[in-house]
Amino acid sequence: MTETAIEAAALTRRFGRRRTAALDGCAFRLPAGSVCAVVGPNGAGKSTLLSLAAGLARPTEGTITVLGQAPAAVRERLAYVAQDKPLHPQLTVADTLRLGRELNPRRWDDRVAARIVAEGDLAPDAKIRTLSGGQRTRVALALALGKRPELLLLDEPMADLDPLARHQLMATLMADAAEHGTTVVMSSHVVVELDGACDHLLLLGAGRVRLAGPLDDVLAAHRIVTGRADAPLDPHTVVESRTTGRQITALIRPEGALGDGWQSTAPTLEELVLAHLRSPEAPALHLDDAREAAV
Ligand SMILES: Nc1ncnc2c1ncn2[C@@H]1O[C@H](COP(=O)(O)OP(=O)(O)OP(=O)(O)O)[C@@H](O)[C@H]1O
Repeated sequence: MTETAIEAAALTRRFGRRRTAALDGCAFRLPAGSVCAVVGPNGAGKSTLLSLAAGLARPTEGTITVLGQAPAAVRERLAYVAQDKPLHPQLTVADTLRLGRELNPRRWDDRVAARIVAEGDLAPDAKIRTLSGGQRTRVALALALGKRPELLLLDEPMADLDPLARHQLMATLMADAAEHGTTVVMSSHVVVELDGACDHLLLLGAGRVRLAGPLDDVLAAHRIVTGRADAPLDPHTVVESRTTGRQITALIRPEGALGDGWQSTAPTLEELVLAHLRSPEAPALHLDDAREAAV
């Protein structure tokens, strides 16, 4: 297995006649075996990044390497579940899994695919077109995990699942990934569902990397501080601040010790992400060895 699951340098993807950049000079490195959350506002470039990693689109500029090679060369070793989860509507659930087995004869794991379908009480003879959105998601995930990929790319996989199914499928997914050392890259808008599941964070905004690195390191680089509104926050980097009366509360990246009079707590993942979403101009932070390439 390769040490680095995904490496991007100056990765840019443009669309349309105006050549608008959906991704613009992105650099990051994701170690193999990580479970990476890809977060960011609508239009940030998350789906574009996942489709480039899956080898379904090519960079306009820059490079992306997956499992040490060009994405198209390692398609067999990765699985990608797109946001709209395309499946053959006329096939049954059982036919779909059979097709998965036939298309991946050397890698297919019937046990995990059958388990994911069974946990959703899906009738094997039900046609895909008769399934609900959440049930289709389950079949798409069964196909993806059945392929026994080294890299699993999931674009908002849990969006149409009910909370119980979400919880249960996440648990199955994470246990399976841990057992097999699978690298998982998962985009989501529901940050709480990523908390506790992910150990790496990639936050995109307007096509650029805003935060990248091991989740613990990224969290540890930030503090929520509260103090008097007139107290200076220099030389710390202020990501977001809010003043209420005489008090200020800020998410900062401390540069050295905090002065007297500040109360400070560690942010949760949700607090960290929300502060960055509210402050799109906050400076980027790379803690994933991809710094030079990002400049
Ligand atoms: N095929 C395409 N043609 C033209 N523009 C595109 C295409 N795909 C994406 N874009 C544009 O690229 C930008 C990033 O889109 P992308 O789907 O990657 O964002 P996202 O972060 O996944 O958004 P969301 O959270 O809404 O799913 C958007 O401005 C979008 O309009």
